[in-house]
Amino acid sequence: ASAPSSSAVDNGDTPSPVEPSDGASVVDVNPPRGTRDFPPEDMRLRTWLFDQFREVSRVMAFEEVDFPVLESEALFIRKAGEEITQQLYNFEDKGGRRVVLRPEITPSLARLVIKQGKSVSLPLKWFTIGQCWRYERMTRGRRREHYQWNMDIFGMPKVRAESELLQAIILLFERLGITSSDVGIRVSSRKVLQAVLNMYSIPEHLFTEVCVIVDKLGKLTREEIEKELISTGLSSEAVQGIIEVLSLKSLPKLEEVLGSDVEAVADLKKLFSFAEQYGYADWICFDASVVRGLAYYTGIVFEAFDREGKLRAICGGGRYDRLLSTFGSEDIPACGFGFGDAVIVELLKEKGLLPDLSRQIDDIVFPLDEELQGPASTVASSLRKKGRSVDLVEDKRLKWVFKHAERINASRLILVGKSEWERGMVRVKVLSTRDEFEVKAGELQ
Ligand SMILES: OCc1cccc(Br)n1
Repeated sequence: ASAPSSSAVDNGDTPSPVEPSDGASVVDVNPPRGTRDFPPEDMRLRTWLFDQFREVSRVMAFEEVDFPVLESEALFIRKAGEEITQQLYNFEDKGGRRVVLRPEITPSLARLVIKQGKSVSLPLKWFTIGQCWRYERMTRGRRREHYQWNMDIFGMPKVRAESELLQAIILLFERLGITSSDVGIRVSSRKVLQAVLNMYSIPEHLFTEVCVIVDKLGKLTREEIEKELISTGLSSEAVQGIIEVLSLKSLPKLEEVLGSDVEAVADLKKLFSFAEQYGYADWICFDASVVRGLAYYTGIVFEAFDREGKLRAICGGGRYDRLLSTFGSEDIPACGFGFGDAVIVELLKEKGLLPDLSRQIDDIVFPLDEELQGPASTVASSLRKKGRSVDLVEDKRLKWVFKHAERINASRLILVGKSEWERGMVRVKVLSTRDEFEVKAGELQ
């Protein structure tokens, strides 16, 4: 299948408006920088991908919810220095309100759970697919919007929630034809880092900041990470201890270092044992360096990666048991993930897994001359009421109509001609077999 057209990827070029004869300049026909149009071919791919997201959400018994893309800025003001809150697409509206184009969906989910209050029975399992925004200096030419599939469970305190979410992600990959040799999911827990900070009696208030710094492992050099950690006031001994534990990729080793009574170890052992029973153990691996970059994670975190290491994280998520109290509400344990629509398409292209989604139409109805345009309307209307997709074509030469039928993969060509119509008939051409026959117009199926 052909890859989506270039419009799906912002080329960042500044177009030079064409000067037409009357001197007025043509509006810039490109979408705003960092955003994408979805012409039909790209839209078919996006619709197909979102249909896979929805089908997995259905089999996992999640309910669909939705929110405004516009949210109060207050929902995203966090002090931990996360990239996502430093790139808010924020502004003041005409009523003087501070608002944003949301950069993520989880805070909206939390807001709705709080708003629903006692009317929701727990645990609740919600999903949504929505556009998210960031305002990033275009120096890096990166996108400013993407669509994210989010699945979240509220009111399930145990690792069953994480293991359910991992199954959803893996079911999605399998539906797309991706295997565990293409993609892996790194799993850890922020409680690992919590345990290390406790070992060095590092104050609680540094936890979130340290997580955001450590999440840059792999993007910054080890020295840069150490420098940022020291700058928070950590001793070099604590910094070395953190880096050492976070480089662990073996759960038994982690148990040796932290002890088996540490919650992080118990949680992870439970999760990996569930994974065997779900049948997806070969997809996941323990990797202590996974902390994810969002301030509010409190427990198990995970991210999917392409094993060839060519792409950025495909999706990621984790447990966030104390997000609601940051909005002044009683806490409800929660866990969720976000799965963007861009990296996954890059992976499908890499793996030659883009589906063939060419356009398909059931019937073309074509009046052979002008006085038959009325009867052609009757024929098209009756077929559409029977659920057939009908392209009503007129004012074209028959040669063009046959070319068009090929282009849109029409199954049949229904010709409305004068002599046939006078006998109450129409002529049907089955384009795959070249069969041709007359049918009573009223009996056309
Ligand atoms: O995943 C970070 C993110 C958030 C909003 C928009 C885009 Br593009 N990327």
